Amino acid sequence: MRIYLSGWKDNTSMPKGLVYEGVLEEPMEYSGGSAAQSSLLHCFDELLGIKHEETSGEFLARMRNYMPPAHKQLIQDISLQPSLKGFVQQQASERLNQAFQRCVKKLLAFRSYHIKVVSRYITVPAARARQLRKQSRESEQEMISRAPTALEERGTGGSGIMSFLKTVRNQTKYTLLPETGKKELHHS
Ligand code: HEM
Repeated sequence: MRIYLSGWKDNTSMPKGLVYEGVLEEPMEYSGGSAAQSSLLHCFDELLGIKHEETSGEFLARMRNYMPPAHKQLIQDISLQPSLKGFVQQQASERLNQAFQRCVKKLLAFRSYHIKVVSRYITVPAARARQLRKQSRESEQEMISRAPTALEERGTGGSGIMSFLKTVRNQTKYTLLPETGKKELHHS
């Protein structure tokens, strides 16, 4: 099961990829399953105008090749529309600014919470497993699962999962509008 999660691209244990016998003689390289292949967050990013940093952006863009073609097309179509953020800023409406800010802040909150989940279920167990392997005798080492460490080391375009997720979260933050602190005036 683990191999389907880690995939056979950027995987040090399968550096050349995998030969699909009877299909092609050349080995193929494909990433494992990832929630980054889900189209929803890509749609939000394009709609809100979140610009990803180069390395994490490349990984996320590559993940679009694992989506149904119509989903990938929809994301592309959204990205080609005029900028929503630009429109919001042109209107100079405090209510509209606040609505845009709320959307970005919700996405930011999701990404921050997700980092905590990944830390709890991958980073912390991986560190614990590494520590146990260091302390144990050779015979016991085999018994200690390598699963969390393998998940932690999986390929996200060359960066570790935590730095990848934090970069993606920070780029989301940079999309927030500058806070004006002004309140909209209501005339009765
Ligand atoms: C125990 C639960 C989870 C773990 C351990 C986990 C782990 C990870 C990891 C390691 C990545 C980095 C990319 C990769 O290696 O594929 C990632 C990315 C991602 N995950 Fe999760 N994840 C969990 C739950 C979720 C849930 C519940 C969602 C959505 C509701 C989600 C959505 C995403 C998205 C959208 C990305 C791409 C990065 C981004 O756009 O922010 N994950 N996840």
